[in-house]
Amino acid sequence: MLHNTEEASTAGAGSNGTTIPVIDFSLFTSDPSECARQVGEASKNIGFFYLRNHGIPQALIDDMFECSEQFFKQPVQNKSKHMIGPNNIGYSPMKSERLDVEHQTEGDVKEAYNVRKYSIEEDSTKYFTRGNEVQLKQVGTFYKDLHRLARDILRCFAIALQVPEGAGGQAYFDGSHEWEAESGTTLRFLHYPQQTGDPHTPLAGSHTDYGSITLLMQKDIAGLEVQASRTHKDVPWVAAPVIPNTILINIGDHLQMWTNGLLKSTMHRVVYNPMQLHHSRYSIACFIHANDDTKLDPIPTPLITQDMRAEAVEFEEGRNMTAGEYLHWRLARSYNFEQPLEEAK
Ligand SMILES: O=C(O)CCC(=O)C(=O)O
Ligand SMILES: [Fe+2]
Repeated sequence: MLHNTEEASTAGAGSNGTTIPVIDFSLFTSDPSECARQVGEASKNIGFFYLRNHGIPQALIDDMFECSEQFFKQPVQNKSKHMIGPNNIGYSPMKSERLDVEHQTEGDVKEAYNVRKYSIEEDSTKYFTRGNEVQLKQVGTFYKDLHRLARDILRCFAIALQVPEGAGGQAYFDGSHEWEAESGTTLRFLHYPQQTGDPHTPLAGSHTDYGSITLLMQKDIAGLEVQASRTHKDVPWVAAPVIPNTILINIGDHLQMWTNGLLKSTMHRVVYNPMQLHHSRYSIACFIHANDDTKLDPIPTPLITQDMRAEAVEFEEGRNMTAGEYLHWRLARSYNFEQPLEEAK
């Protein structure tokens, strides 16, 4: 076991005192309004929070990391059979994605494999689990557990945002986040290989996530950094360390647009960690997206006003899109699907 963790009390402390809070999610059962208050507060400020007592068995998370390691250690020609395309399913090779489209000339120093909800039984997921039936079943269980957790977290948002009962109350987001519906929701296994690294080159460029919320699990090696403010670009980056037995949650662009910027879709990136001289870094992200046909217009809540629109101005281009169209637009900016991905440099 590698040791590169920090105590929860100091997690992500930036030089300006900004911290990423750790929230005990057992509160969701014992005191939902207090849980919603803490989730809402974190999301209005840094846009990131850790959850402990989240209900996903650690043994299952460990097994998923094991499955991921076994996949990525294969030769590249084996991994490339199910290449990613505009459907966002399958293998994305080293340097094929540029998350910071404006500043990166080279692609991210990472490889990834994406599983989509409706592909759990499909070839691409079977390929990821290399014919291992137990792991195939586990991916399905893991994915559904994460989706269920995400819906509980979204209930906290609806409570914190005071969505009126007539509009759905705490269940407001349930209908737009159905397991069965077509959506961009994606389970992504990431690998940042062992390397000498350049401390100035991000391994994943600065970006915001495209969906509603992201659930992130990091293994052993830290590297994620978050920018505490969307409006002040010169604020320092804050480290998001690995805290055992927690899942890190962040707000994505949907929630920022739905709330006219009240909730923050925070910029983040992955930087080189010297531990990567000797070890690979692995993470697993579950990107929760609204059903494809969901509008990204402000939601009904007394806390959101028209004059808050300026806060969300960076996403003005996405304003009149549905969730499905927005994902398509963001992916087309980050990948060059015109160029065969095997040749991506
Ligand atoms: O690997 C990580 O820790 C974060 C990755 C990330 O932010 C992303 O893939 O959107
Ligand atoms: Fe991200």
